[in-house]
Amino acid sequence: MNSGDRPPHLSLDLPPDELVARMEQMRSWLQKQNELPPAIAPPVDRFSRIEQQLMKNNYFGAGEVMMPQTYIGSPKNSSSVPLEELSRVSISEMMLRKVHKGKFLLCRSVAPMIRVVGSQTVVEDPDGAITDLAIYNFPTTGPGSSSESINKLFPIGTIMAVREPLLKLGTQGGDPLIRVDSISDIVFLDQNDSVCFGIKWSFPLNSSPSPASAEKLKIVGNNHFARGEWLLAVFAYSKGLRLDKDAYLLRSNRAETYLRLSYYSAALLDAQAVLSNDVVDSKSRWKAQCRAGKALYFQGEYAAARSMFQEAMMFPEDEDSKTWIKRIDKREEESNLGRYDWRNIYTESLKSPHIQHIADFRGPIEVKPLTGRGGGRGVVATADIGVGQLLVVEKPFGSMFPSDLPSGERLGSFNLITKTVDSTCHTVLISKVMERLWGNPECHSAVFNLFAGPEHPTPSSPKTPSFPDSGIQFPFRSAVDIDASHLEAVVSYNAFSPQPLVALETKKMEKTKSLETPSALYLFSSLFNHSCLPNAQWTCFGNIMVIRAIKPISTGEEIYISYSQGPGSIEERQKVLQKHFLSGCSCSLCTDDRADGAANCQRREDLGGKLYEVSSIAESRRLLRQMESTYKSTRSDLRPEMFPAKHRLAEVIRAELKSSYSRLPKSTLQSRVKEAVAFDIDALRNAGVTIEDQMPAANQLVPDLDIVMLISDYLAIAVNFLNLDDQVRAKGWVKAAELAHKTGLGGDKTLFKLLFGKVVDGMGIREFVYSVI
Ligand SMILES: C[S@@+](CC[C@H](N)C(=O)[O-])C[C@H]1O[C@@H](n2cnc3c(N)ncnc32)[C@H](O)[C@@H]1O
Repeated sequence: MNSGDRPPHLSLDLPPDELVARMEQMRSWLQKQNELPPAIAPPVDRFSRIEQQLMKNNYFGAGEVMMPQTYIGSPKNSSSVPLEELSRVSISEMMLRKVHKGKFLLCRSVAPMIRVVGSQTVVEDPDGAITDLAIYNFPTTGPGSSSESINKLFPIGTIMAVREPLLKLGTQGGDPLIRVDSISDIVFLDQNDSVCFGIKWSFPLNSSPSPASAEKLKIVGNNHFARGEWLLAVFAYSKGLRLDKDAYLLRSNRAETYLRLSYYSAALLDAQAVLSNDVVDSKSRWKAQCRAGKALYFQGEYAAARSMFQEAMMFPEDEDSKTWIKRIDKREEESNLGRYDWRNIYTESLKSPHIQHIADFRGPIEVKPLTGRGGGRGVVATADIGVGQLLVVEKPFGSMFPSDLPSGERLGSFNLITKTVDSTCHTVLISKVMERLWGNPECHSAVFNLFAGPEHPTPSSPKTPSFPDSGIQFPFRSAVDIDASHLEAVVSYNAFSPQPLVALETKKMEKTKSLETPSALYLFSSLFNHSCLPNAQWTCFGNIMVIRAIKPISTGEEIYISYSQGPGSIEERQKVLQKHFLSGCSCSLCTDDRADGAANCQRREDLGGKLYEVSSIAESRRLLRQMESTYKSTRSDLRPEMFPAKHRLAEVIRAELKSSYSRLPKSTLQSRVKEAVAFDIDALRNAGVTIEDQMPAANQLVPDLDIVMLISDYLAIAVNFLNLDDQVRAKGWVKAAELAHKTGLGGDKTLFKLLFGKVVDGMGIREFVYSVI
């Protein structure tokens, strides 16, 4: 590689504009590399390369701290041709920068696996030629996995076929390597597979042989299971089933292990296979009955799950089918009636964001083709919808939270599609989604039916694959072809950052903790289009998406959510819109901002950045006036940037009041308190709250603001009015808080107490608040 061939340098500390420019350069550099003609690969010395890998393994094994970098949206190839239709290619025949279409590489690992972002090893072909092999996105090899566990998955001697391999040099040079991004491109083989018939490996290999009976492999599997090594257990049971496909105990154990991995389709298939076997003993039949029931339950097939548990109850050994049936009753109530125990869901979400026991719900809405929308669809109302009405409750297809990452493990992830730096959670989410698809192949069509930008057309007749061979070949080969590049685009265009609902005091603590943001993919909620002034609002209880109407919506009307959650400043909104390739939003807020002119918007943004640099009332007032002057006088009250500005002025007034409290006469004190509260109220007016007589108008609509912050603001204003002996207005603001809670969170009083109990206590207004609501 000469210096002209070098990729542009990307690092996380570059200024934002420079970073975007470099990412664009990187994208074209990678594109150009892709277009270069194939070249002969430099030779690699077998012995020194293996030696080097062993040394690297010791080095990485010692826990060297590093921040690996990765690129989302770089060109990636994935095969969709069945192995049987491909012919074998040898390493010496392979060319650099070439996808070997119509070919597969038969290889086996000859060195330990090392994890960087993907897992890298050295493989040989039957002729004894070697090359590096890097496998990305393989389940259980991501952050938190140890090199020991990865090497148990890929022990030396693992025989694999790589479908339609691409040989390339890394962006930083080094030895040639085959890079596999889609787990469906790897097929695990053993010497008895037809592909290996007649194959002789040129070099002997010192690898430990696999146990040679199903019974022994069951014991290996059970040992892995006992240690919580689910995938290793699955591989051991599967090897046993290869030797004896009727070994139903292995299949039954594998069903349980698949449940632990959330591979529900695979679990169901195994449990059903056990049930259809006539020689199965009663206890195993009961277990299979329960396992099938659990798989169906987690797939949301509640009626079928109920029948499974009802049958399981007939067995003498039955323990907890009754509990499962009760759960099913609850889930059916949730999904049919939209009746949820929000307090309980909130409490569960505080223990772990990954909520297990909850059903999906859809209100009176449907997906319809809509012109002028990227992806061509949107969500519309099928009936008139009232304010606060529940529209969607949805479990994610995949989700990653900062708490799922081992401490200190972070990736520098450059997304070349959105030109943003992605959070580690967002990057790892891609592997999570791939894994979920691997174990639940029938979800392929739903995932790939999501909008993936102009480079990946939305399939018009998506296929619905499943395990074709009673799951005997899985997990050695995937039941579904997963296009890694398409999946990266799906996740980039559709993932949400689900900040879980928490009380104000926790929110304040978390703000100071981590910059890492969660990421999740929702298959239905992804179909909502954006508006900066939406008629629906999304909130997350842990990883559960909840969408409610915040305005009345008529039948046939499109329902929008705000991708940026809250109007925010024009710059904040534009950042989000750019990420979604929305060139110009047509909402009235964006139209008004455009009419103000770019220079005024920029000045407003700059002034807004100085809010916390000033600390005197006079300076704060000046800043406010300057910001006001950037809006056309004809604009409505909706001026989102004035919301933090006026709040800040109120804060400054209060701070000054505190310091001169003892010196001021009562009347001056009162007028200052009144002045501060007037600014707080005006701030809310500018955020979209309709104010009448210094109170939210009766039946006011709740603006699309962080609901916990909004309600806390209302309560704080109520305290101020109490201090001013104005019970009527204080009551008005508590009532408004109650209404906001009903609109945004459903109105459960016990949930209100959990979320705002400490705020209310801290303000000393407990009795007053609970006497009003
Ligand atoms: C998460 S998808 C929303 C669903 C999408 N319309 C579909 O058919 O799958 C996000 C994409 O929808 C399009 N989109 C969202 N809001 C839009 C709007 N207000 N106007 C036009 N296109 C919009 C953009 O192309 C955006 O990248």
